[in-house]
Amino acid sequence: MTSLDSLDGIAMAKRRGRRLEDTPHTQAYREMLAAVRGFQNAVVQANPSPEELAQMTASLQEMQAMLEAQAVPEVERWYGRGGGRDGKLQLVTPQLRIDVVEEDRIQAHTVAEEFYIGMNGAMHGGIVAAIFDALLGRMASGAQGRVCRTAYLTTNYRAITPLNERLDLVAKVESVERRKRFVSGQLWHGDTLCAEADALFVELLPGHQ
Ligand SMILES: CCCCCCCC(=O)SCCNC(=O)CCNC(=O)[C@H](O)C(C)(C)COP(=O)(O)OP(=O)(O)OC[C@H]1O[C@@H](n2cnc3c(N)ncnc32)[C@H](O)[C@@H]1OP(=O)(O)O
Repeated sequence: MTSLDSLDGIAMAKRRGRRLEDTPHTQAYREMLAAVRGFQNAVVQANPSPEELAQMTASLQEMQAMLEAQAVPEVERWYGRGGGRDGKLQLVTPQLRIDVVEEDRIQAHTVAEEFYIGMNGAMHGGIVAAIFDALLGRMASGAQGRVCRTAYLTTNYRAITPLNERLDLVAKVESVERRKRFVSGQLWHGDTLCAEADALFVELLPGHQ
């Protein structure tokens, strides 16, 4: 099965949403993902020499082949699992650390590394939106782990979001109508409101992808 094949969305989310058990093997996987994050940060900051580039490209191709030889169907993957206070095992956004979880409010923080740069020291706007999607989606799921998809997400950029600094996030449930959860979020750097978002998440029905 590839990521193009799919199961019932609720079944998939219930299986993939489980926290990844802690074993020496999964710990080694976490360490590899942390190394990939470090690598991504180094990649965007360096202009290597032609010799270094050739050497690194060969090493990367070798590592890619090792990973491809171990590929598994989406439902069995460790990538994307988690959802505990340390957030999911993923590379799409900076790691979100969840500080407070209440029924209708979540508080979290993050530090975005150099990889997430847009320009001139500011975080890429798409990453700001992706952070809101992850956080507000978690808010919509609630403690029961409802399986929801984003119907819309509107982000307003109020001030640049800095890299390499602590950013504080808050998400709230504004209202609930049948399967619809309207949620909002804010991203702060100290006393500066950098961005805010509002979104609609719709709970999936059995049979939905
Ligand atoms: C495996 C599952 C993992 C889940 C978590 C992963 C998070 C994600 O991947 S999200 C990815 C980005 N989002 C997507 O790809 C979603 C694509 N869209 C869809 O799948 C569907 O349109 C979906 C699920 C949002 C809604 O479809 P469906 O369940 O058929 O609901 P539908 O009957 O159309 O609408 C339900 C209600 O929501 C409202 N609604 C739906 N979309 C919107 C919208 N964009 N704006 C406003 N209202 C909307 C409808 O008007 C309706 O309201 P009411 O109850 O008042 O009549």
